[in-house]
Amino acid sequence: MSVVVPECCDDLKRERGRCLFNKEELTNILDGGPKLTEKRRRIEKMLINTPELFDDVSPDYLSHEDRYSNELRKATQLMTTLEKNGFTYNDAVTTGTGLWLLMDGNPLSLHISMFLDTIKGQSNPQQLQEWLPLAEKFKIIGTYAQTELGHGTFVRGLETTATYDSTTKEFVLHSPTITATKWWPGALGKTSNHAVVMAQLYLGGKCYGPHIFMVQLRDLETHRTLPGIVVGEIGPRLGMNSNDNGFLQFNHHRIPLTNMFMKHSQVTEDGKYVKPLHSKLSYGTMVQTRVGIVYHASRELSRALIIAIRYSAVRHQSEMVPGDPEPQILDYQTQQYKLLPHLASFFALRFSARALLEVFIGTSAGLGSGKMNMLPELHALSSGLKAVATNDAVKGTDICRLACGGHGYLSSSNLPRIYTAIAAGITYEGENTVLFLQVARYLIKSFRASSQGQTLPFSVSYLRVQPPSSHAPLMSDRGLVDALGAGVRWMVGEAERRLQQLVDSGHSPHAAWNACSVHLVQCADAHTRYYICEQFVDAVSKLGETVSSGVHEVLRQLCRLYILHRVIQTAGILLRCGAVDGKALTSIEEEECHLLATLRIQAVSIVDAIDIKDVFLKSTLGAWDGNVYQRIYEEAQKSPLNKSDVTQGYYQYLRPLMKANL
Ligand SMILES: CCCCCCCCCCCCCCCCCC(=O)SCCNC(=O)CCNC(=O)[C@H](O)C(C)(C)COP(=O)(O)OP(=O)(O)OC[C@H]1O[C@@H](n2cnc3c(N)ncnc32)[C@H](O)[C@@H]1OP(=O)(O)O
Ligand SMILES: Cc1cc2nc3c(=O)[nH]c(=O)nc-3n(C[C@H](O)[C@H](O)[C@H](O)COP(=O)(O)OP(=O)(O)OC[C@H]3O[C@@H](n4cnc5c(N)ncnc54)[C@H](O)[C@@H]3O)c2cc1C
Repeated sequence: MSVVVPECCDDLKRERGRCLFNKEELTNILDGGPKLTEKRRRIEKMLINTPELFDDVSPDYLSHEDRYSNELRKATQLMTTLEKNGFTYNDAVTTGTGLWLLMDGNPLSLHISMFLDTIKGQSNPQQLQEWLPLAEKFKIIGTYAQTELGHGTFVRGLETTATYDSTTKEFVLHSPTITATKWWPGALGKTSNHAVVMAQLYLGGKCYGPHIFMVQLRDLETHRTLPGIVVGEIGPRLGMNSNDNGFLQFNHHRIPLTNMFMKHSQVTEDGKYVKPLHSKLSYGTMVQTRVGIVYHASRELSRALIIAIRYSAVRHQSEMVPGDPEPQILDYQTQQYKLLPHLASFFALRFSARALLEVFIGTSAGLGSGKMNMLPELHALSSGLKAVATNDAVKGTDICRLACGGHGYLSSSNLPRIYTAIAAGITYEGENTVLFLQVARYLIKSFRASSQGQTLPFSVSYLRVQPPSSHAPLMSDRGLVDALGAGVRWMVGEAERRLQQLVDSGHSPHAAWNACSVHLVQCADAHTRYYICEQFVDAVSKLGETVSSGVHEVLRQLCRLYILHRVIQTAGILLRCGAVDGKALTSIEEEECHLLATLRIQAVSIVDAIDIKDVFLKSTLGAWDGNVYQRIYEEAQKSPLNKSDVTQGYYQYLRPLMKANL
């Protein structure tokens, strides 16, 4: 397949003609620099030149088994293509390109993410030396098997046991109940021959909590399930049905002592336990994946936005002024209001994902030298950002679908597949409400620490009991972000007051926590969004000195829109705590509408700058040339029902019904 940039339709030509900024420069910023843009494009070119990676037939038309096989075929082809051309799977993941070819549920995605990350992050040197080369070269293929039928969220409640037998120096893995069955892990059903398994460690009759074990599930030659193991696929799901999410049961299955991951905690041959430096270090793979998901969610949102914004520039509907030609639907203010705040969100998430990655890298480096102090901050930030990013990506993607009217409901728009894939992100890797409650715990703890005069870590330092008063004018970006911060401080203070009041009136702290949890989740959400606003403002102001004025202006407008939108969403809180008044809110609302009209002018160019090629968008509505109707029509011709004029169903059912004497 060659990269031919088709001539675009007149509507899009006109839109692109209005571009006042350097698109390439914006692309570079989004990629993280010109070198990364260049690298991404090299990977893309290589993938585009591998026709086997592209579907001839939509997975919707394949049987469940063929769908899985086809995706497995593409996944393995992708890995070998990358390898042959000197790239790693990680290059395809971090640029998004590889995943977009396989977003119906890539059966190797858990191997290249959580399985490998666990080996890298949880192994001692011997284990690393043994397992990493095998996994990197796909000699063993694995997944991350933690969730069970009975427990996903509550990791401490998992029921699978790993009991040490010091006579044979083995662990005995067992699923004592039906609810102990591992359930959900991606690629567990049929693809993986290994899994990293989270199980309760038992030594001398005492439980030491969840620990991670490397377990071989299938024979490496025959791929048959090993004795003592039952494994299979869990059946169709809302989306990603080309994956083989699976179940797994152990019947007193034995593995060597050396198969417990021993970087952080150890079991000696005589069955003694050596504690880790921090009790949650075994949750490290989850934290790392949450960091990756923030990027992933922003990328999926951007695909939906490109589709919906290009389509909105091509689609004409109704009369704005009686008798005038039908306008582009993007000219309707309501359409701009649906799409452009989400476009701003995409940029905000992209900058925040980058900031989070830096925190992750810094914390990981610290862990290497035994420094655990950044771990709570990383846990709170990664939990909050994972939750906000997936919530917003899911909401934004669905709004993009709705903004495309009926055609957004077509599979060929690709919006349903993007939506169902990212919708799982709200649940997997920590259900979002649960993650917000973890953030809230950190906020309350920090707020209380501050009342006792302790210094707070950077992401929560604005919560200190006596913050310096903001000198920025309210209507400046900084002034509004400070107002949002004041709102969060007020919310957290209020939550703390309510918790204390309940405890003082005789409730247990846990009952009080539950009675305040709706408000606590709101605190966590507001805190994370405040952090995102800060990252966005910081990034734009830092870029200010280095980028051209056109690009800076677009970024400034997007950042402003994000902040204004956030202030309006939080109006109730900001009024209650006196951070803004009604007059200010009225002018903020007016400014937002004005900004929508300004950003509309270059909206197509902005999404062009995200630079996702048609083969990765996979959408009849969002292609570069805007040739929407022809593409929709051509896709419909591929329906198997159109292979014959009269279907079997007619002879089998309709005709007998018509002939029956009813
Ligand atoms: C850039 C490249 C990236 C590439 C990657 C990928 C790219 C994207 C590709 C997309 C594909 C992604 C595929 C993912 C598929 C899904 C896989 C899964 O769902 S797998 C399954 C995913 N499953 C889940 O995510 C399960 C979710 N559940 C959990 O994680 C835990 O049960 C829990 C955190 C909710 C509670 O844990 P529990 O043990 O009950 O703890 P308590 O509540 O009692 O709190 C006690 C203290 O511990 C503290 N603390 C807690 N955690 C941490 C931490 N990590 N650290 C530090 N501290 C932590 C807590 O703050 C508290 O501190 P304090 O206040 O006392 O000071
Ligand atoms: C597509 C997909 C892929 C997955 N892949 C994997 C995988 O590869 N490996 C793996 O191990 N797992 C995987 N999972 C499982 C996933 O991690 C869990 O589903 C997730 O952690 C949520 O747990 P749960 O299903 O037990 O939900 P539950 O915890 O039962 O959630 C149900 C409801 O209860 C609420 N709730 C639960 N606890 C609390 C609380 N403490 N306070 C307030 N409300 C609460 C939640 O907010 C939610 O509304 C996958 C899931 C999906 C959907």
